[in-house]
Amino acid sequence: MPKTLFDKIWDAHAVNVIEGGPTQLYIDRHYCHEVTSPQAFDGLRRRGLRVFRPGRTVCSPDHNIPTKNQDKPIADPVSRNQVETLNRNAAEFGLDIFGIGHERNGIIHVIGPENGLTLPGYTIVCGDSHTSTHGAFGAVAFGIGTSEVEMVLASQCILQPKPKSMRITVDGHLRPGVTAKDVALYIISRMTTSGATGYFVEYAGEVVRDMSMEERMTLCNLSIEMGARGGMVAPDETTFAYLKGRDFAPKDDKWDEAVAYWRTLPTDYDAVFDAEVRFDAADIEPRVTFGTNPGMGIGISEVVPRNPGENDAERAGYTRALRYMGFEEGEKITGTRVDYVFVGSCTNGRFEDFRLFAEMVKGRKKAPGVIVWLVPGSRRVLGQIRSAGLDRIFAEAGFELREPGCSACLAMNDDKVAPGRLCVSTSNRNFEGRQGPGSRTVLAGVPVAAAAALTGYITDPRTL
Ligand SMILES: CC(C)[C@H](C(=O)O)[C@@H](O)C(=O)O
Ligand code: SF4
Repeated sequence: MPKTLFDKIWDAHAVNVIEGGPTQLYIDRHYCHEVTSPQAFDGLRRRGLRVFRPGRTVCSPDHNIPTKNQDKPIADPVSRNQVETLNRNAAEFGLDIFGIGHERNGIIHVIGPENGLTLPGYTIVCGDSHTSTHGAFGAVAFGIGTSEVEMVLASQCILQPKPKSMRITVDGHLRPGVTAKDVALYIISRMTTSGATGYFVEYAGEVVRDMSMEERMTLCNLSIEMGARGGMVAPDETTFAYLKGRDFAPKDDKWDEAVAYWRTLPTDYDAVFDAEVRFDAADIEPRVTFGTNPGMGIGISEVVPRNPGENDAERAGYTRALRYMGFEEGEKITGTRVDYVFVGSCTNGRFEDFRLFAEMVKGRKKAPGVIVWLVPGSRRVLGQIRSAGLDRIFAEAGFELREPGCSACLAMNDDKVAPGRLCVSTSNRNFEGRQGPGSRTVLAGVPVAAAAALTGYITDPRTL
């Protein structure tokens, strides 16, 4: 029977299938950060259990770490406690940890791929919704809750109901100035934030095939924001070229064997999906969000839509979102004053994102009055930025380059947007208060962020 990429991986990892119930799924790689793991380790201690396969878990603190002075003790007591607890748990249970300041430290979804820990055909979980990022490699990767983190640590398996399958195909070629982030934001606004609920999505089509691994990661990262369990892209030559020689990727004969297996993974041509959706690249322009969920987005040349609510509750929700953001129906979004720009996160915090930002700001100056945080997704990305000399371009233009972490993506550290202020952010969530109490977030790709940083307004980057 013809199979999808998802089914091939899922079936190869099914240890037990409970009739009419969940599957017991073997997990190849478990990533662990400081926010969702403490109770899981407490649970193991309470039950007197060890970690079943310690070599399969990798830990990295990312959410709570400061992005300045990482060589000094963390000043905030709550954050310090979270990070130290992860250190202690990793030591007690014999797990690899890339602690703060470690050359491999960074946002867990950035460091997994760059170290070759994320591989095609893998099942990958983490107590974090954006685990979907790793699907870019042709892996079944999804976020889990803390009780499941405990399950994985104890047994290297979890119980999961099998999701339905959806293929989203994007045909054609992207127009100049349009990025993978714009594709993702476009898809979410068309699908809505619940349009893929219950599904595992495979992204396909020319646009996706043409994307670099970094772009595929950006695309898969946002899958969760339309309700999908995860998103994935079939492995191909782009995937193999990215992985070859990465520290933890297979080497020599093992590499050849692995590639031979990975080549068998793509969806069979006559496999059937539960749902098929198609989009055309020609319809996509640089995107921005205007509301308080990632689905409330428009093309940058469009106006804030009229209230589309179909009942009182929906209409009230829409009105509330616009009021929170300070936008009016029918209003143009360009020309809105910007207070902060944040470039970073597991969505757009990789070297290629900073290279693109640097290309756009080179030889120009930051707009006065805008606070701009450039936060690499990992220490390795920071190193790449420095060795490419981008740090000098940033400094000359007046931008501040920070140390790695989740940072203002959700402001669990000190990087908080002040109440009422507007931030153009390359991250993935624009919920009320996400970047600090009362903060207002406009999600966008790197070019829109660069244009805002240079002009101080929401500006179409194609007009710069
Ligand atoms: C803290 C963590 C559980 C959370 C997630 O699951 O996504 C965070 O990473 C986020 O982006 O909101
Ligand atoms: S960068 Fe943001 S979205 Fe990604 S894991 Fe950290 S907090 Fe979550």
